[in-house]
Amino acid sequence: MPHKVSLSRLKLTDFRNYAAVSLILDGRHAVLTGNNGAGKTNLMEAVSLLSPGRGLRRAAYSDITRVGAAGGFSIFAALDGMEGEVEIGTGIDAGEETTTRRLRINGTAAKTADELTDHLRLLWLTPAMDGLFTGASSDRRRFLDRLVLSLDPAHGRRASDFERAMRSRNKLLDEGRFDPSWLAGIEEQMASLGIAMALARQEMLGLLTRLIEERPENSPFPSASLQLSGFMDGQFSRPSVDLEDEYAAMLAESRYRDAGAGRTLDGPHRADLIVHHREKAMEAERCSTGEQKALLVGLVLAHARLVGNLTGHAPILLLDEIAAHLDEGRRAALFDLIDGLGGQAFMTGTDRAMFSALGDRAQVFTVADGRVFE
Ligand SMILES: Nc1ncnc2c1ncn2[C@@H]1O[C@H](COP(=O)(O)OP(=O)(O)OP(=O)(O)O)[C@@H](O)[C@H]1O
Repeated sequence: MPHKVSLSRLKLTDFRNYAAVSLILDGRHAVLTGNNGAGKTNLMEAVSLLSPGRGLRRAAYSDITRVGAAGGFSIFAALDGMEGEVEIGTGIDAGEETTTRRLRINGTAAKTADELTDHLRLLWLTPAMDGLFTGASSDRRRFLDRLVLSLDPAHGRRASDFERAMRSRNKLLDEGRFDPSWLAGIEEQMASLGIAMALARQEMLGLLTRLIEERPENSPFPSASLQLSGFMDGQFSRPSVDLEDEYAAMLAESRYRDAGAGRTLDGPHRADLIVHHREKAMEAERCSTGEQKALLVGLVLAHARLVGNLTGHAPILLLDEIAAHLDEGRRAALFDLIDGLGGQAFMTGTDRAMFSALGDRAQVFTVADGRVFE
């Protein structure tokens, strides 16, 4: 069983609808109940900002600051971590229109947000992800990249460097500057970054697939089969240098076509994650709404198990409205699965009774109008 990392304190100032709120957590799962608009998801969002990136809503930091606040927002959290207690502080200052936030870990300014992954891994599932299988491929790519990032923090840097190189290529082509050596230099960089990205995604799908295939037969959730499509399909068992050469050649050959299209038409930025419902052998997008939700829950829980197995530390899970629309039996089975992962989970719902099957495995909070009480 992986080690547990749990949040022991959470303090928010001028965060969304909270002027000031403080929670003491006892290490069990945390259930947040309350009416619509009470501030349950806002609390989850605050916790999600203890991982690199912009949190579970991908919000602009200026939108997070409480309307009417004089300063910026701040989040303080204490963790019972991998090596004792860790204190994390993050936020922005008054009136800042910024894309970066302050981050202090144990009182010291962090150089990059990636340092957070040394202390905890966070995974989430929110109702906004319900349309994942039927929506835009960019959402599935982002979902997949988050899966990769949670195990390989360098993936984010590779993706942003690739984007930057691709933008320079697009600009040169757009301006009609077909300087072959300049373009070849950029394309070489795109090839090495792009193939590394594709291989990291492929490796993650391989690991997840293996884990899903080993799952116990009595899981109440369907299992997913996962494939990448849209970029160098079926090629990834070849040596990476060959793939890089091939992608660089592909880019060199398609300069005039891409100049006409106004963008680069081949690359890892066009890949898609294709999911099938394994037992029904059906594409996820053609499954019913309930089946799609169950597939997604199964996938996120499998990923959580993988992160725990590979890092030795169970991730903290943020599961927004996870129990809604499930009957009592499936809800109880879901709670057992979550609990069996060995980590701390935050769960929200409007009705406290929905969580009764958790019994004393959870600390239950009521959220109302920007206040939280047990
Ligand atoms: N920057 C902000 N300043 C003040 N209030 C905000 C800010 N951003 C969002 N809110 C408010 O926070 C409230 C709580 O939102 P939240 O999404 O957490 O609700 P919830 O409890 O998850 O509700 P539901 O059950 O409907 O999902 C909303 O009424 C929203 O308008």
